Amino acid sequence: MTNGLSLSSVLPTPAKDVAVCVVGAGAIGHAVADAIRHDEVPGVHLTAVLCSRSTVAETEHALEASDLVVEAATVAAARELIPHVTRLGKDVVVCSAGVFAECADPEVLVDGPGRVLLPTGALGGFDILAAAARAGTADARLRHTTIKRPTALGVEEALTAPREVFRGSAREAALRFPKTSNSSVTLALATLGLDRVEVVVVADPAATETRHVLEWTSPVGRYELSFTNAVDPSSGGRTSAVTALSVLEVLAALARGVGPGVVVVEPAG
Ligand SMILES: NC(=O)C1=CN([C@@H]2O[C@H](COP(=O)(O)OP(=O)(O)OC[C@H]3O[C@@H](n4cnc5c(N)ncnc54)[C@H](OP(=O)(O)O)[C@@H]3O)[C@@H](O)[C@H]2O)C=CC1
Ligand SMILES: O=C([O-])CC(=O)C(=O)O
Repeated sequence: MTNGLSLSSVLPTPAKDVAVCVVGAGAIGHAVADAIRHDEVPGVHLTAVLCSRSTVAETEHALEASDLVVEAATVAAARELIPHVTRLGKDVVVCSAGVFAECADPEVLVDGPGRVLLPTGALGGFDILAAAARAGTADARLRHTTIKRPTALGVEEALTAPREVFRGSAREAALRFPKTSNSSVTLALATLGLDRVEVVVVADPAATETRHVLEWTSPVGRYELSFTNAVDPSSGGRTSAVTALSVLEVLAALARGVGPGVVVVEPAG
C-alpha cells in the first residue's frame, strides 16, 4: 500500500465469531452448512440447520442463539422469516429473493433493525452494473436471459430444440418461476428495479449446465456478461452450484467487515 496502511487495518473487524443459523437443508443450505462445519469460512460458526419439520421452539431457540440467519428454503419460508428475523435485530441472507416480487416496495417485508442481505447467487457482475446505474437509469436497459434444462423449469414436454418459455419483467418472471428466477430479482434490485429488467427464460433440451446472459446498455457503457454454471446434482438440475458459494462469500465478507468482492490484504503475522 502506498500510504503505508493496509486496507484491513483501517476497517473494523468483528471481534467475535458470527453465529449463523441456516434455514433449509437442500442444495444450497446443505452446502453452506457443510462448509461452515468444516471451518471453510474463518470467523463464522454454525448454530443450527432448520428444516420445514423444525418446531416453533427449535426455531426460536436457534434464532436466539444466532447473530445471522441464512434463508435457503422457499419463497413461502422467506415471506415469514424476513419480518421475524429482522424484528429480532438480526440480519438475514436471503436466497429466495423472489419473495420481493410480491411487494410493491421491498422494504415493507423488512421489519428492522435487522437487514436483508441478498447474495449475488447464480450471477455476477453486480459491481459494474450497480456502478453504471449510479449514472442514472432512465436511458439504461438490462436483459437477463436464463437457459436451463426443461425439467428444471417445470417444462415436461419433450422438446427437440431450445424454446423461449417466458419473456417479461423480473417481477413477472419471479411470480411465474418462483424456484428459478430469484437471481433475476436480486439483479433487478441492484440495478433498474423489478419492473424495468427484462427477463427471458429458455428451455433447452441439450443443456447440461445453466447459462445466464446479462446485456446492459446505457450512456456509461455496454456490457455483456455470460455465466455458464455447473448445477448442483442434488437440485434436479435447477440450482447453480455457485449460489451456495456466493452465500459463503457474503458470510466471509461480514466476518471481515467489508463487502463481498473486496480483496483484503491482511497484515503479516
Ligand atoms: N438467489 C439465487 O441466485 C438462487 C436462489 N435459489 C433459491 O434458493 C432457495 C433454496 O434453493 P435450493 O437449496 O436449491 O432448494 P432445495 O429445494 O434443494 O432446498 C430447499 C430446502 O428447504 C426446505 N424447506 C422448505 N420449507 C422450509 C421451511 N419453512 N423452513 C425450513 N426449511 C424449509 C426443504 O426441505 P424440507 O421441506 O424437507 O424441510 C428443502 O430441503 C430456493 O428458493 C431457490 O429457488 C436457487 C438458486 C439460485
Ligand atoms: O441457480 C440458478 O441458476 C438460478 C436460479 O435457480 C434462480 O435464480 O432462482
